[in-house]
Amino acid sequence: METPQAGRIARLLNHLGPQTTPIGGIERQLTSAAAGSNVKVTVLGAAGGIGQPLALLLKGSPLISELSLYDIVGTEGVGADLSHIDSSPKVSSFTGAEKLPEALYSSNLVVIPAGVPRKPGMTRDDLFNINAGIVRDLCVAIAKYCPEAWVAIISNPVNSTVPIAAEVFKKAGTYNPRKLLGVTKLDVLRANTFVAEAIGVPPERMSVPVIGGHAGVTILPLLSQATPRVDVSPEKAKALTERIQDAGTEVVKAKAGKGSATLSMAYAAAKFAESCLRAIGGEPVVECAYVESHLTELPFFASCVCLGRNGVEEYLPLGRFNELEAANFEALKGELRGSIKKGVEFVNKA
Ligand SMILES: NC(=O)c1ccc[n+]([C@@H]2O[C@H](COP(=O)([O-])OP(=O)(O)OC[C@H]3O[C@@H](n4cnc5c(N)ncnc54)[C@H](O)[C@@H]3O)[C@@H](O)[C@H]2O)c1
Ligand SMILES: O=C(O)C[C@H](O)C(=O)O
Repeated sequence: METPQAGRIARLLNHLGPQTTPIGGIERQLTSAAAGSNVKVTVLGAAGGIGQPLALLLKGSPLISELSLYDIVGTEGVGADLSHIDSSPKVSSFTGAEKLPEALYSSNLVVIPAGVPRKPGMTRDDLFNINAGIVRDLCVAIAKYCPEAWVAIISNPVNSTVPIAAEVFKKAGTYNPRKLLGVTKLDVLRANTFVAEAIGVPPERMSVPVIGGHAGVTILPLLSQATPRVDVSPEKAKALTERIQDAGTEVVKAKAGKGSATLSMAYAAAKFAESCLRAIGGEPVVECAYVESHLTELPFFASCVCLGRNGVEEYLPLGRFNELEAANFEALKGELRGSIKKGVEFVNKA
């Protein structure tokens, strides 16, 4: 028999993945507690491959009153272009470090796709040397100019950049673990897409939880907990899991030196931002995200969480793993622990 708690979790999980309101097209029909209120969203790295289409999607959101765009180069052109679109968010553009305080001031949500992307042959960790410093410096400014903001980190390696942000905020005395979120939504979209194709259902109906982290084997899709039910052979489940884990590399290879996923990432980030804004408006929303967590022995872990007005309000249980998932869970721990440690040490080095 279904317990009340299990029933509640099942209902919450039904909101995961494509079931959240699509961005674009029908956004004008949205009603939400946050709609029309004073909500400032800031994108750091707004002139980049992800930043531009993300800003475009956010410009269509009725949940935003001010869309603040920041980059170290080229932000004004992006902002001028977007500002001609007949939707409510007011666009402001800021270029260069001296404009960062103004860009951030009184933001409710800061989304960070700033940093370099992979080229073929690289791992996400190969980006650490450049992106760690970028994320650290941006978070120092966030702690100063919008300490209450929710912060959603896209910049890779996410497994390390989120712990970096946490350490910066701890040092500044502004850390709120409930409002610091690593964006792993693209892994969920990929899992939904690939699994739906394999079992022959529309991707819009598919909902696959993805836990762990955001790099290779640390990405752990839970096919056994998907809805609708995924009834495939263990070999097929293994192949699907590996495709989801390697999906970022699939795009990096296809782009052949011209970067990594940008359009699908922008779509994922816009949907994730919308969930954050709905939650800020008082509507509970379930998302998978990489957060500080006590669900496992790892201090940061991606899992399904329920977002509410105060950030992460509930960590949904990981549920029962099948044999493949249990083995993959054990296999991810070493790499994820190492990536977290690397991020923490980077901020605390003398
Ligand atoms: N979390 C995910 O699922 C996911 C998915 C795709 C890409 N990514 C990561 O997102 C990041 C960005 O990817 P992209 O394709 O948009 O790269 P990009 O090079 O096209 O854009 C990055 C932007 O960041 C800007 N930038 C650099 N330093 C900055 C700073 N100090 N302050 C503000 N802006 C700064 C650049 O000027 C550029 O406009 C990469 O690290 C990539 O690996 C993550
Ligand atoms: O693969 C990358 O380097 C970018 C991103 O993390 C992705 O998953 O697409």
